[in-house]
Amino acid sequence: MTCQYKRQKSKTTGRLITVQIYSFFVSEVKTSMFLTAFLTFFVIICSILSFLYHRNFNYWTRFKNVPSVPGRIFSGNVIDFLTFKTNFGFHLKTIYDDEKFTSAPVVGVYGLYKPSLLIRDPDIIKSVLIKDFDRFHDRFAKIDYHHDPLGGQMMLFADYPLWKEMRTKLSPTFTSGKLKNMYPLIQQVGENMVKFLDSKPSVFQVEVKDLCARFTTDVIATTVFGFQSNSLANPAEDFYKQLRLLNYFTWRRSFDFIIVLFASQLTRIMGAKILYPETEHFLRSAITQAVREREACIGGEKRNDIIDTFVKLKQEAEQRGERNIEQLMECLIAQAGIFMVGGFDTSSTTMSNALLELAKDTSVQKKLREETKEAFVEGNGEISYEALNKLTYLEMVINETLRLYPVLAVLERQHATAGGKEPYSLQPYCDFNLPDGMPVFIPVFGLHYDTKYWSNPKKFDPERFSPENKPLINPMVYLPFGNGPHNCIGSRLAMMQVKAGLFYILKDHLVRVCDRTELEPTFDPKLNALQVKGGIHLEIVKDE
Ligand code: HEM
Repeated sequence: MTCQYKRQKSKTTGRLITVQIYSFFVSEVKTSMFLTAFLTFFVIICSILSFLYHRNFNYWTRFKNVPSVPGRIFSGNVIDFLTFKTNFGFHLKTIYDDEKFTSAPVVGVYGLYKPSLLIRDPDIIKSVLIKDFDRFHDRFAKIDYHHDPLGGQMMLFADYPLWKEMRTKLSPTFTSGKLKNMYPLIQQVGENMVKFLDSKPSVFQVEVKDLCARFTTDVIATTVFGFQSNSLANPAEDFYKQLRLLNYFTWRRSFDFIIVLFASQLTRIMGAKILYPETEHFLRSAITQAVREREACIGGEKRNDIIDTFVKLKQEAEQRGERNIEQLMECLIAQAGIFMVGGFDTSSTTMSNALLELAKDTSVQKKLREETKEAFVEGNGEISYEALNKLTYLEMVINETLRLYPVLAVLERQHATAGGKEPYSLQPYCDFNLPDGMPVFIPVFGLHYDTKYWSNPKKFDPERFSPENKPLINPMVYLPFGNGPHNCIGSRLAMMQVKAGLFYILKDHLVRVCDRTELEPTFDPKLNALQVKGGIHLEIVKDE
């Protein structure tokens, strides 16, 4: 019995050992398979990274004639921008200012993953923006049209030839004749500003960026959307809320903008969009309704705004028998969108930056207010379009504000080797041929502060733009509205609304710094446009 038990026990133990050896063997095999798979994966990833690094992030080391900033894998040179430590314009200024590059015409940099060229030399800037436009007719930033039809068709992002078609159709809207007709609409908003200021105590503190944003909101409503809003009196207005939303950056929207700016090929896969769905809905319904109402007006009411132009373009297309009117309307709505994005924040930022500098420099403010008062007296309490344009000192103040605070601090284009042409050579400035698709950056912020072109560049000095001094400025080192065929289509409208806004504020009031004023402002790193962080707080004082 004991023997049988012992035999059985030893049999069971034997089986157990066999099972254990087997499991050990299987688990060893599994582990080694896992290890092999892991190692293979690791080697593949390393090879891809090494390939990418050598192809993209090591690109500039192959061109000894082009001084460059070393690139980091995956972030290129833009890690501080990606982590919201700095604004992109400020970041490129730091590279522009670097002592290593002071005599370099161009500097090799890296976008997110793409080798790109930063241009320092004004002659090369002129070639890119104007002389060789046929090689640089697109921007690098773009958005997939199929995924985002509104964003993709906006003039700022659309590629040739759609851009050209829209630019040609809409340029006549911004001639000085058309702006003169539009001016009474802006005057009305100016009168609202006067009423608003008159309703306040004789001394009050205000965040002037918000005040100016309300003014430009009402200007955009009346000139672009064809209706009157009064967000000065009522900041809860829906239109004002819509425009404020444009400047509201969630993580997702910031991410989308990074993709649009640096990796436009990925906009579709990543689902990047320019506008929030809510804004798109608003744009489509507001413009469609405004066009419909204007068309329905007997005799065709004319307001001399941009809706008039849209109606004219639509009717012309219908007369030509064009079938795709809906497509045209979608394209026009996209342009209304870029006028809204481009016209609102840029102008209000410029206005408020000017007020900050005027509050800091009382002698400049005094001189400007004398000019405005004189014009007002001469116009018997009115300021005509012609009189506004004759205010030379006001224009000098705005020009100098735009030098110190260029709202769009970087211009960019993409090189295209159109139709099998020769590679684009940078000779005689530099021995380098631009490959197809290379992005080029023009560091406007850096150029505006370069001591080579501006004496004491940090000083606010409107005299730089006096009628005697202005012709001496090289237009390629002063680029607040860009230059060449892609320049800002709304620059004249922008100047008109900034001039009118400042005029109506300063007519009976002066601005003063107060305990909340940041005298040396810093810029918000989360925004693409150059904007003072934390707002601009000033005191407004009644002084007729
Ligand atoms: C102070 C106000 C403004 C500033 C500083 C400003 C600045 C600029 C700059 C720097 C560009 C790029 C130019 C280039 O790449 O060469 C631009 C483009 C553009 N801006 Fe403005 N802008 C202002 C106001 C406006 C207004 C009021 C509108 C329209 C109502 C507008 C509409 C546009 C459009 C549509 C483009 C794209 C033009 C194209 O690619 O053909 N901007 N702006």
